[in-house]
Amino acid sequence: MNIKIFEKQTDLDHYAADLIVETVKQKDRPVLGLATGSTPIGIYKSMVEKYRSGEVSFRSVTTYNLDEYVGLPSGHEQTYAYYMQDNLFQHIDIPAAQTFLPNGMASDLQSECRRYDDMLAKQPVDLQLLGLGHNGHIGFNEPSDVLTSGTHVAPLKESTRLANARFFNHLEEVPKQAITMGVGSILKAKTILLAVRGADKAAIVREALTGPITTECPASLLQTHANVIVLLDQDAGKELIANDPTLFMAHQ
Ligand SMILES: N[C@@H]1[C@@H](O)[C@H](O)[C@@H](COP(=O)(O)O)O[C@@H]1O
Repeated sequence: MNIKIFEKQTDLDHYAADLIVETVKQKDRPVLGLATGSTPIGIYKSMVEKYRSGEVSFRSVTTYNLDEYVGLPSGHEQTYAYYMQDNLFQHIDIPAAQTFLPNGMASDLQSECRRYDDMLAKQPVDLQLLGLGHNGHIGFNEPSDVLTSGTHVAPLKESTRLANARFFNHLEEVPKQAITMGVGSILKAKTILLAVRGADKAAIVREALTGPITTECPASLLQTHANVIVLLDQDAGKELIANDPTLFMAHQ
């Protein structure tokens, strides 16, 4: 696992965007796995800046998002489809037909999950961007006795609904389910880029990266992947730095 800890958030954003742009430039038909939440916003902003400066085109890129809430109507501001338009897709030259998210309004959610897995099997992800939930979830794979490998409908933990309630008017509006790529699907990506910020994630970062590999901390399964790059700000990395000060790499 390649862990980098950044002094400034913007340095983390630029570093992540550089890695993504490098992947886009290297491949003929690059496939990116994308994430939502507050953490990737700066990374998407930096990707947009690189596109505007002429450094990169996203015309040949296909994207698959990790997850989507179940039951939020199309156009709802808290759907991940809306988030992706708002933060990335509408600002770059990626064709709409090459951007995929699970459809949380599908009448048959099980067949929607199968459809998504079939598409992912045909277009394996080159680089998967990931955030980390406070309880160690990735995508919406919540801690549990068992984890599901493929795309599935996942009940959301109350703690996750509470964490995400900040984006809604009331907690009751936060969906109770989501469609998410499974941990198995996530681990199939050739490269995984895990980005985490904030002191409130320092303990779970340490647990996920250096603790036991357990379904009770889904992100700990990333330890089994051969090509994971972890980008942390100083706060999220502080418990790791305490053990190994050489991890700190300031980009001035
Ligand atoms: N499903 C998403 C995750 O993919 C994301 O990683 C997590 C952390 O989000 P944030 O970056 O806002 O802390 O939130 C949500 O639950």
